[in-house]
Amino acid sequence: MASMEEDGSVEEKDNNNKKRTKSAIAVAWLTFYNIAMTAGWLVLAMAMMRFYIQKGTHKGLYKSIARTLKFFQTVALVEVGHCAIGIVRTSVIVTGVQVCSRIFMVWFITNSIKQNEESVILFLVVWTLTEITRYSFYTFNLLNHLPYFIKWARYNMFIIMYPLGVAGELLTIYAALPFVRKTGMLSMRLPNKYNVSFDYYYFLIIVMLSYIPLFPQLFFHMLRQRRKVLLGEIIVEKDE
Ligand SMILES: CCCCCCCCCCCCC[C@@H](O)CC(=O)SCCNC(=O)CCNC(=O)[C@H](O)C(C)(C)COP(=O)(O)OP(=O)(O)OC[C@H]1O[C@@H](n2cnc3c(N)ncnc32)[C@H](O)[C@@H]1OP(=O)(O)O
Repeated sequence: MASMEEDGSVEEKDNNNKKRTKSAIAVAWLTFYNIAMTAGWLVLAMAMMRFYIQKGTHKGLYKSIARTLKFFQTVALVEVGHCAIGIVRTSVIVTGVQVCSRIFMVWFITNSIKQNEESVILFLVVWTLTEITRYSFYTFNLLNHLPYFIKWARYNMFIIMYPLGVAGELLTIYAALPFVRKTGMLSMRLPNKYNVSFDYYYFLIIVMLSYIPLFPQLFFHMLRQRRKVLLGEIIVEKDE
């Protein structure tokens, strides 16, 4: 998009004007969206800290913040739309996998376990720290006032946070397996009037296995972003 505007032929003037107007709206929307999401995850962080300080235990913590978490994590589906309409330069697939796996965790997995598992707290804390950093990075970046420590945190924290988050998620799905098998929840056994069979237990095992090919793609995507943003000068030298 930027390079087309730089080329700026006379014939494309009208189109470029339209693009500028559209991108001003896009920037306004993204700024609003990122501020709202930063605030949302900060609220979650404060609610978690308050709970822990008051009760002195993580038991009951997830239940106390579940609705807020579901709300903000589900709203993140909008980000797939951002990529699809091209207002952010990110892959729809990469964003889709990231967002959908989280939505799956909060809507389907955490209902199938005792939410007092330590692994739930692990992914919860990791997601919260990551999202506060990520959304504040986007916000300050859009406002052209990005403090270096936020940029640094955005492109370094994931090296630790991604594996920790994935560990928390996988351990939580694993913890859900016995309950899912015992109750047969969300499963359909034959015979039934639809003549369809679905075993949620095996579906969860497939989901766990799907982390093996999918997670490295997200992780390496972030490593590439890190090289581009933190070591940007190397990429410029290559292009030249
Ligand atoms: C139905 C069942 C499905 C089950 C599937 C199971 C398989 C799942 C395997 C995957 C496991 C994932 C586990 C995960 O949940 C664990 C964790 O998250 S743990 C915590 C650590 N996590 C992270 O650090 C998250 C890292 N990921 C991300 O940041 C993003 O989600 C990702 C899409 C992966 C990468 O982001 P992006 O490509 O956007 O990179 P950048 O941030 O560098 O941005 C690129 C450019 O886009 C602009 N941008 C993007 N979003 C915005 C926005 N909201 N506002 C403004 N601008 C935005 C950004 O500025 C960059 O622009 P430019 O290049 O111009 O500078």
